[in-house]
Amino acid sequence: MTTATDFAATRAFFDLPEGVTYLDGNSLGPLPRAVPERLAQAARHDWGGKLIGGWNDAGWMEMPDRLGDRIAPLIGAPAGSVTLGDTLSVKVYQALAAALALNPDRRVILSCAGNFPSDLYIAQGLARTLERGHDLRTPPPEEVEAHLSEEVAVLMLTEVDYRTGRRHDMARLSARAHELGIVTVWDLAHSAGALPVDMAGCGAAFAVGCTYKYLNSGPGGPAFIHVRPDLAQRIDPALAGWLGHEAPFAFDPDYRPAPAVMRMRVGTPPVLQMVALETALEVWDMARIEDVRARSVALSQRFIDAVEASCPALTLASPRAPEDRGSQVSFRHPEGYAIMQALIAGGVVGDFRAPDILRFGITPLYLDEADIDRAAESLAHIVNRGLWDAPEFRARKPVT
Ligand SMILES: Cc1ncc(COP(=O)(O)O)c(C=O)c1O
Ligand SMILES: Nc1c(O)cccc1C(=O)C[C@H](N)C(=O)O
Repeated sequence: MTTATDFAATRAFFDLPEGVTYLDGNSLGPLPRAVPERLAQAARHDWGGKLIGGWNDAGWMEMPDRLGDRIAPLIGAPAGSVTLGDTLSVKVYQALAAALALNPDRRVILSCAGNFPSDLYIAQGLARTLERGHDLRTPPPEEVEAHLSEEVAVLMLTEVDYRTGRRHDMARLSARAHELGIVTVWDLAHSAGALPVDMAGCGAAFAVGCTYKYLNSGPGGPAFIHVRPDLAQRIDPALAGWLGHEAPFAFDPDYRPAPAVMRMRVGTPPVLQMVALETALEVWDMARIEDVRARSVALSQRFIDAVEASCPALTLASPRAPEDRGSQVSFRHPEGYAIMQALIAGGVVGDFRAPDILRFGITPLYLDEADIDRAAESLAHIVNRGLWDAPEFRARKPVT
């Protein structure tokens, strides 16, 4: 581990297409250079050569917990408290189901209106299937604290809002929730690898997150789940799969949970995706999350200043104070979709979230001042000259 991060070295770790300025790492991180070769090696040598023996001889079975231990320091969690697998939506389900079971006499799930749809749908679905009268409350983000009460069973929030980049005060909300006997679940999809997180310090019961954004595992990379160590043995998993069993290869017809967080494993780990993730996590051998955060704040400020100075038609949608933001900057414009398509056509890649949000992920591992300046200049050029107003930029694509 270096003491100060060499951002030229971290940038060289990634293989970004020539001529592209990539500000969408908050949705899908770019390809680490070593991944194709490592995937080819894992496929040819381990899968092709060892066949079924790979489970024993290539360490496939231990991957979820081994990689959990690599992610744990990035979220301030102790070793042995994080495992991986499945999608984030599934991990949200597991965490919320377990959290509700820890508070069986209360009926309110408190989240917020800005939470990601999957998290809210999972809560709605669980409330329906449990049939115990759970009520999901989704106040505006600023009003969450006022809704904490002894009625609330679980506080389930995404630390950083996927649209605006607004950041909840995780330490404060967790502390207040715990005083009231509320179990806490944090979705760190837009935090892990983007900013320091202190799971141990805030004492939250559960955290979940994805690895394909700021942890660069590639499309469909596995999600992670953290359970506070003193709670883990009390969890009776809602998705009790064979690989969360104490002795999977005993093929016992009755479920007995594996120790600690390993019980949150469900089924077969996605080995090749985990090879990509393991390779991508090597960037953290040369990067400190505190340095990444400091540079993200500086680059974000540079971007906000440049866009506000040159592009008055855009309105900042993200909080102005750096401590209230994650690692993305969002602006509003009623024609945001077409503007973003025009920007992408010119080689600056961000994304759009309905109804009017242009999102820009600020990812210092592979972005520098020149990228930020180019993005701001290109945006001003397109908006100020109305270059977005063309049929090819207005036409909607299926995934945006
Ligand atoms: C905050 C948040 N939660 C949940 C999800 C759902 O993740 P997945 O599609 O991997 O299940 C996403 C992204 O898609 C997200 O941004
Ligand atoms: N997971 C995604 C996908 O499979 C396709 C397109 C986008 C995504 C995303 O991750 C969306 C993302 N969570 C967001 O913040 O909007």
